[in-house]
Amino acid sequence: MVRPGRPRVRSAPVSTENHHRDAHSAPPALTPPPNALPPVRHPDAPAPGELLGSHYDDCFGCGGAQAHGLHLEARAGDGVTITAEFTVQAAHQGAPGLAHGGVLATALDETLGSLNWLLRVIAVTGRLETDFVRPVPVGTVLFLQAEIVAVAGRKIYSRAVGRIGGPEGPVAVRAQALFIEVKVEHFTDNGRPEEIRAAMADPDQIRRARAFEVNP
Ligand SMILES: CCCCC/C=C\C/C=C\C/C=C\C/C=C\CCCC(=O)SCCNC(=O)CCNC(=O)[C@H](O)C(C)(C)COP(=O)(O)OP(=O)(O)OC[C@H]1O[C@@H](n2cnc3c(N)ncnc32)[C@H](O)[C@@H]1OP(=O)(O)O
Repeated sequence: MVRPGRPRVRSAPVSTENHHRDAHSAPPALTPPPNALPPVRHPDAPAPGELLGSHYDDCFGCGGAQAHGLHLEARAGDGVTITAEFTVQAAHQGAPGLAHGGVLATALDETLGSLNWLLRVIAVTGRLETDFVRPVPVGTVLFLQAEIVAVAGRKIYSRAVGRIGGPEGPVAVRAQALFIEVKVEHFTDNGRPEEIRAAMADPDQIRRARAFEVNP
């Protein structure tokens, strides 16, 4: 019963089930749970040093067909790590002469997403938390390093850092992320039919999608 004139206080425990949809609860969504396991590099993953290539030509992060995209190039590292580079273009500005924060978050997202190739798992970003540490001028080569920290069921915990100029450069951005494993139907059921049809008609795209399904 609620008495008039008294403030209502929410006393029920906050549900953890829908924690990612409840802005008031603050579970450590980006911290692996106790049952999480170290990531396991798939035996058919690209060798350390190998360029991954774009997963989709029209991808804003890595595709060659996007005139103003990032054209990010990712390379497999040792273990379950990736390095990547992209050059900040004039089309990527937020403030005069500086990269837009959302573009930098995209670069982190793309690099982190590429990590899942090393597990041969298709996954999408559930959560991405970004720290912007330094402004990044147009013309900068942003050098990114990412690793998977742990896996718990469908949940993949990873982190990344972006440095100015190269692997020893000053840190400009950092991210922590949670990717969720999905089936190929995530794309085929939800994508706009015309792009899905085109992707299904492209032998390269099918080969990439099959690689995941044949080698789960
Ligand atoms: C011919 C077609 C070809 C198809 C393509 C083939 C190959 C493609 C290859 C690679 C492509 C992929 C990546 C490429 C590289 C980079 C690209 C960047 C990646 C992106 O840019 S990708 C776009 C942005 N991304 C989205 O567009 C996701 C929208 N979203 C959803 O589609 C759903 O939301 C989904 C699927 C995420 C989950 O939905 P769901 O129903 O499957 O699962 P559910 O909700 O039960 O979550 C399961 C467990 O994850 C926890 N969980 C979920 N979300 C959480 C959150 N936000 N925070 C904390 N925890 C979270 C739950 O709490 C639960 O945890 P627990 O199991 O412990 O209860």
